[in-house]
Amino acid sequence: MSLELTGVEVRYGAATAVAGVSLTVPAGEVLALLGPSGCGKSSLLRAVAGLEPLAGGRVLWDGEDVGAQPVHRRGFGLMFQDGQLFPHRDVAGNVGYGLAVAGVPRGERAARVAALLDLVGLAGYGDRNVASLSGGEQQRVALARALAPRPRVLLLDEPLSSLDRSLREHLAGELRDILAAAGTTALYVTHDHDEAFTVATRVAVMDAGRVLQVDAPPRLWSRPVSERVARFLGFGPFLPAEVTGGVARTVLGDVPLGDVPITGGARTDGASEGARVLVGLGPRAVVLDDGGHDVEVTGMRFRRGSTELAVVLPDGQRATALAGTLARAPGRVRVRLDPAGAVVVPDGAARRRQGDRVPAGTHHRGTGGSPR
Ligand SMILES: Nc1ncnc2c1ncn2[C@@H]1O[C@H](COP(=O)(O)OP(=O)(O)OP(=O)(O)O)[C@@H](O)[C@H]1O
Repeated sequence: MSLELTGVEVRYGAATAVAGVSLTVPAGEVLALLGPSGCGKSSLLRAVAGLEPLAGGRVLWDGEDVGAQPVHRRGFGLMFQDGQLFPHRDVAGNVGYGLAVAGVPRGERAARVAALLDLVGLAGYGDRNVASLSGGEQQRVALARALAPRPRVLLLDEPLSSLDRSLREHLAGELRDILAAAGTTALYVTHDHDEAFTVATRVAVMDAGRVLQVDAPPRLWSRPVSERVARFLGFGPFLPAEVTGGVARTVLGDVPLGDVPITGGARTDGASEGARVLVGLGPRAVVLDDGGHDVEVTGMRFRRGSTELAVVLPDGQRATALAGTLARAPGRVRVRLDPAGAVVVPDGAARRRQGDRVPAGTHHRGTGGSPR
């Protein structure tokens, strides 16, 4: 069983919000739709729910086309940023609402509500007034309510974004555990990488109505398929590099090229011998090293227990170097590249100059569910 989207399009008048998305979410998987504001992720989710009409493509569950079915017939659960709880019902009344509507007998309903409250960490909260709950507790009630009718697929749209950062981080881990314990198949919209990486089995990166890459979090982080995906994940600046002898050679040091998938005879990162590629610097890619390159320091800040120095690289680009703890900023430091913190991506501009063709499938590597 799986949720399958093929060529899904959503339009608002003449504007295209979703431009042909194909994805497969196997039963029990949580797929995050991650992308910047306005990239179309909510529109895609709403189209799957049946809240927006499909301008093209199909939505299938277990091979059955549900595109013509109204929202309530699809058997999909919904959870939004603001849980939209019923203020005049208590916690149990909220969680059991869908079950009552479906005619589930009172005793069975009470048992299911109790089990769900236990699952979301709110055992004993059944007769509490929802207005007396904290924001995080309210979202847990909303989650329990969405899970109560055992939806075939749970669709979550930024369910944690109204909460403050530490609560969001905490609840993201809980949400992952709860969804796994319930065996829920889910589509999870967020613009926050950390949240997507915490909650999801796989992450689909969207931009301008399209999916750019679908992969499991560690793979996405270590092998973004393009500069655009890498930039969105927070890599940068990008150093031009030439591939020689199995390494990408930059002004700051070498990055060994690991194994990557081969498509049409070419490496998907474009790093064939002699090719020009880009090395994207992650937040931990530039480190102090007495044997490294001498660079100018232009600023300093403390962050999460360590010092970050703003430095000017030999090619003039600005980057951040990790420096343990320092009392005050030195004028110059020596730095090197830590390859573990960097990624290699194709240099699109160099390829266009050379008239190369990007090998088919390069942008859509991933296990199953890769879009076209
Ligand atoms: N009801 C609507 N009518 C017209 N345009 C819309 C409507 N809803 C969304 N759009 C437009 O469609 C595009 C995609 O919007 P969507 O809300 O799907 O993006 P998003 O990635 O979820 O963004 P955000 O994270 O800001 O919610 C945007 O350009 C948006 O302005």
